Parts: sequence; C-alpha cells; structure tokens
Amino acid sequence: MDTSSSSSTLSCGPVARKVRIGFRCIKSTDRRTATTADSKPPHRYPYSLLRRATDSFSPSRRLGQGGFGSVFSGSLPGSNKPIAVKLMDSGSLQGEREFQNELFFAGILNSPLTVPALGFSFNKKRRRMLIVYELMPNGNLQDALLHRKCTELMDWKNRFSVAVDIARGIEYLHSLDPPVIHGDIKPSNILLDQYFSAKIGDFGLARVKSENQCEIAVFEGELSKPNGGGLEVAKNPSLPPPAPESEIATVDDNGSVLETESVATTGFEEFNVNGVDQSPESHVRIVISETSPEAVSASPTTAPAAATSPEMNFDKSSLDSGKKSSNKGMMKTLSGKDWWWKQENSASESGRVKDYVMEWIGSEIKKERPKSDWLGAGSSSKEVVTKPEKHKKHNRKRLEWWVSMEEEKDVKNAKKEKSRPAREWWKEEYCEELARKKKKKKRQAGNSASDDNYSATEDWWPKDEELYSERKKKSKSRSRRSSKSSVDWWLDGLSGDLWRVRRNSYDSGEIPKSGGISSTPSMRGTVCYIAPEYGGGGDISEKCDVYSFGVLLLVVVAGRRPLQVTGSPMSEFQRANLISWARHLARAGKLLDLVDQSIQNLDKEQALLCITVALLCLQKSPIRRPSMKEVVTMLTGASEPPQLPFEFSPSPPSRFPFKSQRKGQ
Ligand SMILES: Nc1ncnc2c1ncn2[C@@H]1O[C@H](COP(=O)(O)OP(=O)(O)OP(=O)(O)O)[C@@H](O)[C@H]1O
Repeated sequence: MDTSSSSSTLSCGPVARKVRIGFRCIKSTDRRTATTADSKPPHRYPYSLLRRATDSFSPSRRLGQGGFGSVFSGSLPGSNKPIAVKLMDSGSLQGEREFQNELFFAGILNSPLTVPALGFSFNKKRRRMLIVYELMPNGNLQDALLHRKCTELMDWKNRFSVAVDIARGIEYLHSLDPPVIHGDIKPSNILLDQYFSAKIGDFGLARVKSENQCEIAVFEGELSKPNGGGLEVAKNPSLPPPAPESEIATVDDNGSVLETESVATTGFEEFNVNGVDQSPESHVRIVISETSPEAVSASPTTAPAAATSPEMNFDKSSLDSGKKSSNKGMMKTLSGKDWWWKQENSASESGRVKDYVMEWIGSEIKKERPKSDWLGAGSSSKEVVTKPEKHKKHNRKRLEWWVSMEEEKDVKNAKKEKSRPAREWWKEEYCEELARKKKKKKRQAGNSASDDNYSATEDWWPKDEELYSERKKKSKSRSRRSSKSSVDWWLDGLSGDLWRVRRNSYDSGEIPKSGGISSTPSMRGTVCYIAPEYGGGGDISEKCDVYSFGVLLLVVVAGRRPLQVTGSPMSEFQRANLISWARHLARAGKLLDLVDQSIQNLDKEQALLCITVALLCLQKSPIRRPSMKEVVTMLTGASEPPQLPFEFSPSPPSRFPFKSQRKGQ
C-alpha cells in the first residue's frame, strides 16, 4: 500500500505531542487492494470477556452515547491495546438493524481512514449486542473541537489535516464498488487517534449503493467533454424511458458474469427542478448500475427498490470504459471481502456472524416474512432466468436471513416519504429571494418597518407554509410551542418530527436533547448535516455525503456548530445558521469572517479554499456538487476549485441581505 505520512512535533499544548500534519498519500486503488488482502472476519469475543474488560460496563468507562446505546472503554487481558465497546441497548429494533449494518461494514472496511473494528459479541439471554473497536484516544471531533477545544485542533495545520483526512475517508468509501455511502457524516462520527488523525466511524446508517440507484454524474468544463470533445447531448427527456433494457456484463477473470449494467442518458432538464439553473456546459448522465446481490442484502432498506429492474435506454457510447474496468475491479473487491457469507465454510471457531444473527432474528424472520419476498425467492415477476440471473437468485436466497422484521415497515415508510412534498422550508438558498419579495410586499403595503435590522432578521428566517399547517394540525405540540419565540419554533421544526431523521442535539446545536438519544426510526442522517434532497425522501447517493461533508468542513473552519443561537443581540442571531451565514459572507466577499478566531497559524489561502469547497459541496442540486474525489484534489492543491456559482459571487454591499434593499437601489 502506498501510504506515507509525515509527522511533526506540535509546540502548542501543555505537553508536546507528536501530531501528524502531513497527508497520507493513498490511492483509491491501493486502498481497495489493501482492503481485500488484509480483510479478516471480525472475531467473536465471549460476552463475559468484554464485561470484564469494561468493569461490567461501568459508567466511569462510558465514552459516549450513540443512537442505539453506549460506548465503553476497556482493555482485554493480555493485550495492551485499549478498546472501545459499543453496547446496543436491548429492545430497540432500529438499533438492532443499525447494529447489523455496522457490523457488516466493520467486516468489509479496512482502511486507515476508518475506525478499525476488532470484533463483536452477543449475549442472547440479555439481548445484548456488542461491537469492539480500537479505542480512539482523542474521542470524537465534535467533542475535541467544540467542547474540549483541544489545543492541537487550534493549530490551523492540524485542523486542515483533519478536514483532508475526512475527505479522503469519504472518497475511499465512494471508491469501493459498489460505493459505500456513509449516510451520517458529522463531527461526532469522526474519531481522532492519538495523533489527531481523523477516522470515519459509525456505519450504522451506511449503505452500499443500491442496484437501481441513479448515479448522477455531471461534468463541467473540461471534465464534461469526454476525450476533450463536445458535450454529450441528452437523448431521453424522461426518466426512466420506456425502452428495452440493454446491459453490459462485467466479467471476472474466469469469464463469469459478476454484474450487468444498464445505462441511460438523460437531459439535464430532468434535474432542472426547483428552479435550479444548469450552466450550459453542464450535462447529466445517469448510469443505472446493478450491484451484487451481496450489496443488495447489505442494504436492507434499499433492497426492495432494487428488486424491480428498471427498463432503461442504453447508450453504449455514453459509458466510459474507465468506469467499466473500475467496476470490475471493485466488484472483485467486494467478492473478496465476502467473509460474511462464507463463514459457514470457514474452519473458524466462534466467529460465525451469520450463525449469531440467525440465532438472534432467524425465528422471527420466518414468522414475519412476507410470502412474496423481494429477495427473489418468492418473486412472481416474469423473468427470463439466465445463468447469471440464476446465480444471483441463489445468492439472494442465501441472504434471506438478513431481512429483519422491520423491512416491510421500511418499504411503506419509504413510499410515504417519497410521496410527501419536498420541504420548501429547507431551501435556504432561496431564503434571500423570499426575503426580498416579502420586503417588497411590506413596503408596498406601507408597512415598511422602521427598524431595518428587525425586518431583515424576521425575513431571514423563512416561515414555511407547510410547517405552519403541520403545526396547526398538532394542537398539542402547538400549545407547548406557543410560549416559545418564532425561532424556537423553527428550531423545533429542524429537530422535530417533520423529518424522521436521526436527531442529535449534540451535533447540530441548540436543539433540545431527548435524553441523549439521537436515533429516531426510518430516515437517515442527522439534522443540519443531511442533504436536502434526502430529507425530502429522495434517493441516497454519494452526493448526500458530499453535502454533509460541506457542513462539516464549515464547522471545522468556523469552530462552531451549524446551528447556534446564542440568545444575544440580533447581529448574533443572523449568524445562527452557519450555512446561510457562509453564503451571505461569500456574497459580501468576506469569507474569512467565518474563520474561527481561536485558530493559530492560520493559512488564509487554505481557509478560503476550505470555505469555497464547502460552499460547492453545499449546493442544493446534487449534480452540481463535486465528487469526493474532486474535493480531495481541490483540498490537496492538485486541482483548482472552480469559480463559485454566480449567486455566491461578491456583490455590492447593497445586496447584502441584512441591509435595506432600498438603500442599495
Ligand atoms: N472507537 C472509539 N474510540 C473512542 N471513542 C469512541 C469510539 N467509538 C465511539 N466512541 C465514542 O462514543 C460516542 C458514541 O458513539 P456512537 O457511534 O455510538 O454514536 P454517535 O455517533 O455519537 O451518535 P449517533 O448514533 O447519533 O450517530 C462517540 O461520539 C465517541 O465519542
């Protein structure tokens, strides 16, 4: 593996510590190879051993609380390697599913950029599930940066290094085939080792990109022109176009078909929804790629959708060969990491993950499984069963045990979510527009507020009709909220039941805690970090992680939460929403105002670069966001970031949203 890192001794802080400040140079391909080669099934530890190792899960050893339980520090007898034991509380089906998910990914991921998992344990009697990780001595980034304010992280070089580590980590996940989407990128899921190197953790909500998911690729400028030629012109204005399916098969070295790929092209107007402009240079290509059955099974909630094979137009010319070959390699990677399914054949003693999950949920699955299951066994759909299809079916059958009782509910929930209208109120980028219109109306009505500051602020926080009506419906909660200010109400909207996402006050800011528990059923992601399209019930894609990374990058640079209401004067109030604030500063040409004042040895250029990259990642339209690969090249200086979109270009002070429009006209 091509891994190199440089270290230097940090002069700040009470004790000089060795902190890595260089960048590891790990190519994606190297990582994949390394992952395959080093991969070992997680070890199954006796429950009693882990209980002893953590002093019976002593509160004094508690490192933190997550969505499905607590994490404890400990040490195994005869080993000087400290461990972190994640203990799932009993009785939570959601937690159970996340646990299985996390364990699955713990087994297939093996990179210096992710938190290393050592094994797992299970106690049937107590209904306890445990995952054992290497202990990350510097805890999570949220805590280190915002609570403990570690001196190490007050040095710009280290902070920037953390940002690059995270970007590389996500890039690594996306570079796998099929790509792994983390789905919950946020500072508390980033853990710091003894050198303050950042590693991605908590794969409870991670997903392998599903079979039918659209991979949206946008190429801009040079990138948009394959072979330096002209733009590909969209042929199919609608998605999915009714046409016979065409496929490309990816074969392994022995000539066996590993996967097939159906491809379609479409016009960018397809994505030109919600008034998002597409630059003339942009175009969109949609690749509908099939993943392996293993991948489908790893993604319980997305799998049902994957069962229905879409009929897509196929445009061979639009397939780039690089993609095909990389797919081939990556498919092999996943197959090579097939320990999960192959454990039956292994001579391994107690490390039978499958057995243990069978033990845990097997009988319940039999009881609860629907007759026509989406994994293929009871499929009634008309299909010509080709050899590879047969092979797939066989695999699918083998994986049936993966289905948990919650699946059916999830499918229903997902359908409901999709039929719901997009949350208008999330469209922060249009807040300004709204604010302008409202102001104009007010003025026309002769109600121009005497206090400019007040009216600006009021407009700045969007009032959403939908939220308003939902609020009306919920009379109980309304009466509780009535005593709060409008901002409290808005914050409640963010954290509350309108989005069924993981909630974590710890991450987003001032949202009230609910006993420290951050998980809620169904949808994924954490408020403030979740991409708007996903919150609206859209498909999860790599671009969701890109968005979350954008928020995280701003948090790293600004040293504050994405939502922070201090209760101080109106001027503070305007900065409460970090994303909006960053956008406003971009327009005002004052991006550096966002930078954490406590940072030492600031490299202004790098800081500007980070904010610029963050704003690119935070574009509402997923297709306009850069890929993580592009993010890494920009952050490491291997490529120049493109110009910020027009709406972020500095404009005369009159356009600054918090000042009177009239003055500027
Ligand atoms: N390997 C580890 N080493 C050190 N601390 C850890 C480790 N794993 C987890 N922790 C600590 O335990 C906390 C809880 O972790 P967990 O992944 O369960 O939940 P979370 O990410 O904080 O919350 P959520 O479930 O909402 O995503 C983390 O924030 C971190 O502080």
